[in-house]
Amino acid sequence: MPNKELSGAGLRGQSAGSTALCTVGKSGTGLTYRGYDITDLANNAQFEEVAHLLLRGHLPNQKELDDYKTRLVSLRGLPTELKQALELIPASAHPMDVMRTGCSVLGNLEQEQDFSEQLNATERMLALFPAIICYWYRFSHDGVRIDTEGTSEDCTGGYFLKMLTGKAPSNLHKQVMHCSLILYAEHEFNASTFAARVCASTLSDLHSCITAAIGTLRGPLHGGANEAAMEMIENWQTPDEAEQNILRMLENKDKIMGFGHAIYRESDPRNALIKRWSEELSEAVGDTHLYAVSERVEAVMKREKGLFCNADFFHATAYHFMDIPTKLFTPIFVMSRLTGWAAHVFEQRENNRIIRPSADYTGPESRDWLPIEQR
Ligand SMILES: CC(=O)SCCNC(=O)CCNC(=O)[C@H](O)C(C)(C)COP(=O)(O)OP(=O)(O)OC[C@H]1O[C@@H](n2cnc3c(N)ncnc32)[C@H](O)[C@@H]1OP(=O)(O)O
Ligand SMILES: O=C([O-])CC(=O)C(=O)O
Repeated sequence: MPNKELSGAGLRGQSAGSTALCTVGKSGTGLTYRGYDITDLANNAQFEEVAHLLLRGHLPNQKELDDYKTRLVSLRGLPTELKQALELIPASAHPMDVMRTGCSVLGNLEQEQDFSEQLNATERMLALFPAIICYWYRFSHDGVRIDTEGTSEDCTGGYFLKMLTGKAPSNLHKQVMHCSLILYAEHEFNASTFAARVCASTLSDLHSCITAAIGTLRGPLHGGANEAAMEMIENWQTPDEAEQNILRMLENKDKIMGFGHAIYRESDPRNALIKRWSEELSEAVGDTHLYAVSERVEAVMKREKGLFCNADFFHATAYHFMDIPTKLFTPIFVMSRLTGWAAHVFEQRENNRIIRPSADYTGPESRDWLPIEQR
């Protein structure tokens, strides 16, 4: 099925540039990163292999992967001034604002002086983003100053879980994190990536591009939907209760978070991949109702509106079953999507023209100037 054809609102259906990084919905439901199918990547790769693919252009061999992980581990030291800045942010702050500020402060301390530094600057962020959110979270919520270099977990997902809980993550949890981070890594000209590219097109610095992207991902119509989905389903104790509430919400014309997509028409290929892990985690934790509630919501949305789960819906329960606080869901998305954002910034810089569309004017015709005392 072809992509949605909609009128111009939201630039839908219009090409806003070209990319060699990713195809979304090219064959209706497909998703590829540099030609590799998302299902192959999510079922077989580690997240760091995909980061290498997106940022360095090819899947690494074993030695390259080992070296890459060693390099990222070596970059996990938080600058003292950044720790001080994070300690000033209250526990009541939104964690996405913490990510945005953390990225921005880093850009002040370690400025990208020249575009030749873009890969190094990105890999520093890749290593530091889990540290930024966990340092702030543990300090503001538990009063603990964590040592972000004190863990031997050599993968991004395991590293995040270890810093968050202080406990070594299980193999199951590490596998889920690899899959999740791979699914979230890249998605063509989505809103946050487009924001990063617009910023890059002015020849701004990398940290500004990523900060713009973080702010754009934060909203519930984009990355914030995984948190919003969790906040919705956790209210319901049974599938029947979920069904009644969804029907009521649809009648009120409410948006159901975690459903629908701007490009895909039939399904989001990432859903089946994360849903499988959500089910396995549900069994592992002895969940009595949340997975069943989610499945019922999925069925009702299909039946009533023909709408399908996007990448965010079953991420909510998958993260919840791993004891990740709901408000940290979208920052995990940031740790991953950084790779896609940065790869797009590199691509924009390679063949740049400032992004500046036109607008259809709908305001008043020209009016006569009135001196202030006559208004
Ligand atoms: C990782 C990601 O960012 S994935 C997206 C995460 N966001 C969400 O899950 C938020 C909920 N979903 C939505 O708001 C939308 O589906 C978006 C923002 C993802 C896409 O928006 P659009 O491209 O404008 O949606 P689309 O054109 O397909 O909408 C068609 C119709 O379905 C309705 N619809 C779409 N999604 C939903 C939903 N989740 N709940 C209820 N109705 C919906 C729209 O209101 C619209 O109805 P209308 O024609 O009566 O106005
Ligand atoms: O492509 C989009 O519009 C939103 C999305 O699914 C993503 O960014 O992963």
